Amino acid sequence: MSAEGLLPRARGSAEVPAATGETVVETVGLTRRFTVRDGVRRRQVSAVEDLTVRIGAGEAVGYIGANGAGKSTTIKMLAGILVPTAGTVCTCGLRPVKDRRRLARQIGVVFGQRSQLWWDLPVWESLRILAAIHALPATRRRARTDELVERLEMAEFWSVPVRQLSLGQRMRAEIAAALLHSPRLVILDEPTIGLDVLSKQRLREFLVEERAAYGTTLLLTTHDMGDVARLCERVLVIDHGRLAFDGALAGLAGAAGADRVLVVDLAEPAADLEVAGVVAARHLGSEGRGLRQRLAFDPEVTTAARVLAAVSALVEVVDFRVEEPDIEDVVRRLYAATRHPPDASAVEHS
Ligand SMILES: Nc1ncnc2c1ncn2[C@@H]1O[C@H](COP(=O)(O)OP(=O)(O)OP(=O)(O)O)[C@@H](O)[C@H]1O
Repeated sequence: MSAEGLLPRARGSAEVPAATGETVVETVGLTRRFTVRDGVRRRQVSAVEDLTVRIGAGEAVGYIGANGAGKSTTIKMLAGILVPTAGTVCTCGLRPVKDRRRLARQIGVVFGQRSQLWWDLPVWESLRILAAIHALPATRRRARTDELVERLEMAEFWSVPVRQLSLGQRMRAEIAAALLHSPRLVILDEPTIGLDVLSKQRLREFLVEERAAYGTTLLLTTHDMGDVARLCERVLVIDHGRLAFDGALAGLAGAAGADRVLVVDLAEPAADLEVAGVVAARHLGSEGRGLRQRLAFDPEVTTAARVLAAVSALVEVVDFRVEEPDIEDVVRRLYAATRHPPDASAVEHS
C-alpha cells in the first residue's frame, strides 16, 4: 500500500515548523556518578553533574562535548536505560525508568555504534518485528514502511541480511527502525560516524525533512560539527559532566571568542596587509604574491564591513568572502575557557 493520503508528505526543503512550547525533555539537577575501581581503592566518577535543561517540542538540539564528557550517560538517563544518582528527568512527560515501556512508544534512539536490528535477518523482517513490538496497526505499518523505504532509498537492500549491509545502508536501516513508530523525540548518538560525505548528506537531508513533515524533536550527539551546523539551531555543550553552554550555534562562537576570517582577492599583488591600526584585525596569511590575503577579526569587537573598508582604503579589492569560525576550534576554546569551574555566564538560557 502506498503512503499517499495516510501520512503527510515530507517536504524537500529545510523549512522547519515552529516549536510549540510544549516540553519534551526536562531535567533538573540531573546527576549520575559511577563507582570505579582504582587498583584496590574505589573512587567516584561524576559522569553528569547537576544538569538542568529544557527542550521544547519541535526543537533540534546538538549535544556536544569531548570524549567522556557525559553525553551518552545523559542520553541513557533520558531513555530510561540508566537510573540517575540525583535530580529529576522527564522525557515526553514520563519518568523514563518507571514508564520505560510507555516511553518506548514515544521516543526513537539510534546509537551509531550499536545496532537494534537482527543481524541475520533481512532488513524488512527486522522492521516487521519492530512494528509488532510497537503494536502498529497493519495499515499504519505498511504506509510508514513504504514511506521510509522510499525516502531512505532502502529498496535496493530491503531483502539483504543486516550483516551484509554497508555502513551507510545499515545506518539508513537503523534510522528507519528507530523512526518506524513516528516517535515525538528522536535521540541520535553519533549517527554519521564513519559515513562517507554523500551518505552523511543524505541522512542529514532525511532528518531535516522528517522534522519539517512531522515536527519531530531531535537531540543529537556528534563529533561532526557539520551535523550540528546543518541540523540544529540550538547547541548544548557538556564539559566534565556539566553544562558549559546552552544557546544558538552562532552564540557558541561568540561565547568562545572565536575569530571570523575575511578573505580578500586583490586586483594586484600586494605586501601583507596590516590594518590592525585601523580596525582590530590581524593578518593570517597571503597567497599568489599577495593576491589573496586572509585577515582574522573578532566579531565582538569589529565587523567584516569595517575590515573590508579598511582594506579597500589601501588596495583595490576584486572579490571577498567571510569564513565562519571552525566549530571544533570553538568548542576547544570553550572547554579551555570554562574548565574548573564552568563559566555560568556562558549558559544563555536553561
Ligand atoms: N558504566 C560506567 N562505569 C564507570 N564509568 C562510566 C560508565 N559509563 C560512563 N562512565 C564514565 O563517565 C564519564 C562520561 O562517559 P560518557 O560515555 O557519558 O561520555 P561521552 O561524552 O558519551 O563520551 P564519548 O564521546 O567518548 O562517547 C566517563 O568518564 C566514563 O568513563
